[in-house]
Amino acid sequence: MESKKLAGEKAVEYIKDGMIVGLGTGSTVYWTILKIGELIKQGLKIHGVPTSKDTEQLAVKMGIPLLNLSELSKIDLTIDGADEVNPRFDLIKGGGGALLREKMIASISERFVVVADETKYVTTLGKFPLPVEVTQFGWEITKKQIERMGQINPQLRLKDNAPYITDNGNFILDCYMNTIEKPEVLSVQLNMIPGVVENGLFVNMADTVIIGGSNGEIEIKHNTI
Ligand SMILES: O=C(CO)[C@H](O)[C@H](O)COP(=O)(O)O
Repeated sequence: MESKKLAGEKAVEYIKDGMIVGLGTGSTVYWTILKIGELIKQGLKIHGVPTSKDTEQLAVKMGIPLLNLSELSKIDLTIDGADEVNPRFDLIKGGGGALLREKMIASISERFVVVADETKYVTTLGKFPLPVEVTQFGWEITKKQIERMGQINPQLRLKDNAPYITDNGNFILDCYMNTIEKPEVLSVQLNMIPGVVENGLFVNMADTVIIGGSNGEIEIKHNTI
């Protein structure tokens, strides 16, 4: 928790007065949102754009004024967590189920800052099962189509013994693979399957990655690729 807090709180240094800030989802960016709440009480003026209903609730509780994505054409900065990050600044996201909104918001952000503890930094993506958001309608067929791609084992995500339902009313298939050699290829292939709404690969989207270490140190990596 301490390394998540370190990374999460550090990210507020990228926020400037007047910015529109995309607010990610999860237990690392939680610390960013709490810190933003403190800064707002001290006079910081920003607007947030939440990536999930959970984040919306937290942001409201912290007194962060919010904007709706549909009112915007760009966002100055988005801060979000990740399940895995590789040295090419590719991410797996969606462990918390918010991948679609997270990707939409990151995609219109001038700067995308990722906050993570050191366990998330990996040489090759894929140990963490890749979340793929699919329509409820015909999800079994979508699952079969993903299986047919080979070496992928998609499993319907459950919560309390029932299918997990995203904020967008869809299901999630967690895809077990072990290694993802070419995230840029897999991402396109998955999104071509009818019934797939979005996948959790964020290919070279991060501009900055802030990594909190268990030794209390913070490492900041800038994307120059
Ligand atoms: O993608 C996400 C939610 O959909 C999260 O950012 C990701 O799961 C990391 O979460 P945490 O910071 O709790 O480890």
